[in-house]
Amino acid sequence: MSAINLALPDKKYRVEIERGTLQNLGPLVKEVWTPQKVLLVSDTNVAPHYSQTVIDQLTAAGFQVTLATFPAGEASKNLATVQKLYQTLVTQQFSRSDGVLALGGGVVGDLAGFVAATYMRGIHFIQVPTSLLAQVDSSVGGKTGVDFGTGKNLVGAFYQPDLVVIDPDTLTTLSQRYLVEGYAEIVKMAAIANDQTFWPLIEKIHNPGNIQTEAQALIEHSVAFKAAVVMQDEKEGGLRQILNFGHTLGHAIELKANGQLAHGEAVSIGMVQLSRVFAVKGLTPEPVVAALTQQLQAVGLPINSPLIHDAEIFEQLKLDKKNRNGKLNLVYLKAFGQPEILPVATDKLAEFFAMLVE
Ligand SMILES: NC(=O)c1ccc[n+]([C@@H]2O[C@H](COP(=O)([O-])OP(=O)(O)OC[C@H]3O[C@@H](n4cnc5c(N)ncnc54)[C@H](O)[C@@H]3O)[C@@H](O)[C@H]2O)c1
Ligand SMILES: O=C(O)C(=O)C[C@@H](O)[C@H](O)[C@H](O)COP(=O)(O)O
Ligand SMILES: [Zn+2]
Repeated sequence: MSAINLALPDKKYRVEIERGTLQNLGPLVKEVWTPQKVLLVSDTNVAPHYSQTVIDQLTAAGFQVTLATFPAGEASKNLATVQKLYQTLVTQQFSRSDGVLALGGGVVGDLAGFVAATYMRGIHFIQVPTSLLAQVDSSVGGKTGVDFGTGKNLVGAFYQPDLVVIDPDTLTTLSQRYLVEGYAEIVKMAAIANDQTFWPLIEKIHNPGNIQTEAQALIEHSVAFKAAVVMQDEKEGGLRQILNFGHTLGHAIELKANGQLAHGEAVSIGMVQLSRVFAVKGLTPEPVVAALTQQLQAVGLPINSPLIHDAEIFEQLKLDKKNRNGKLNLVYLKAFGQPEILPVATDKLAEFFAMLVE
């Protein structure tokens, strides 16, 4: 078992990582919440596996639980779903002493977190992530939100949870595609982390089966690293932008793929294609690009897509949240463990990435 603590200017919370800990959820939640109403938010894939355990645990601990599920997938991550959840909260007369508990992947966590952040200007919130991506990345750090129009996570709020409970045993029901997708975010963190022990862990992964067997260590390393970054820069004023490595192109490709690419798959393509451009410019060493590519391909992650050649992608980049004063901050690797930021004028982006569309 391990616990990682986040101490932020306005909030402290714990991330519990332990196999089987879902069976002990009631007492864990009771440590941070007094018995109250809980809106348990999940999706149509996750709820059939785990919602009954969560309901039983919370009910035994004295909570009054209402389950709300929505269709699984990124297509649900929008204001229409948010509105349905607000309606449930209103109908059930939830107050500021009540809470929302997210049980699912990154879509459930981002969406339920946004509902908790905005209903009555903020009610209690707990994350119980069940996908690898959510366990290593999205459940920690307080980024919540939904997609809007043509933008990824365009509407959202920084809203930290009261507790994060990670049970790696839930990964046994996750499909291989989503296990591998979540691993892309782990590779991202290992590539940017100034931690001599992280990349060697990645080098032990040669196939998707290895991800499952090394899950506990991969989750612990990722959460510890992400927590450290978030504690230094909660609202992404500077340092936290490094967690967006690969996302500038990744988000644009993910949107263009219209549901055909999972977030982590798009980030994998984004990391490699951006690094190729930076290698040509002499800013990222070729061996770094080669090693990154090899580790991602080893588990079957995509590293390229015909969508990258679509010139419209540069329009999408203008909606990136790392855009400041007409310049887009691009995160690249000077070396493993040495992420750097290069601001590029948004009207020069097509020129900057010209080799991709050729
Ligand atoms: N807030 C953040 O910091 C942050 C970080 C990274 C990604 N994200 C967001 O997270 C989302 C991607 O997350 P994701 O990959 O978890 O997507 P997801 O929530 O859609 O989950 C992937 C699939 O796995 C299913 N699933 C999840 N857990 C399962 C389990 N234990 N057993 C069986 N099926 C299970 C889901 O129903 C879904 O079909 C994107 O919207 C992305 O933008 C947010
Ligand atoms: O926590 C962060 O900060 C991240 O950037 C983590 C990313 O993996 C994640 O996909 C995040 O939601 C992207 O943020 P956005 O601000 O570009 O929407
Ligand atoms: Zn991401």
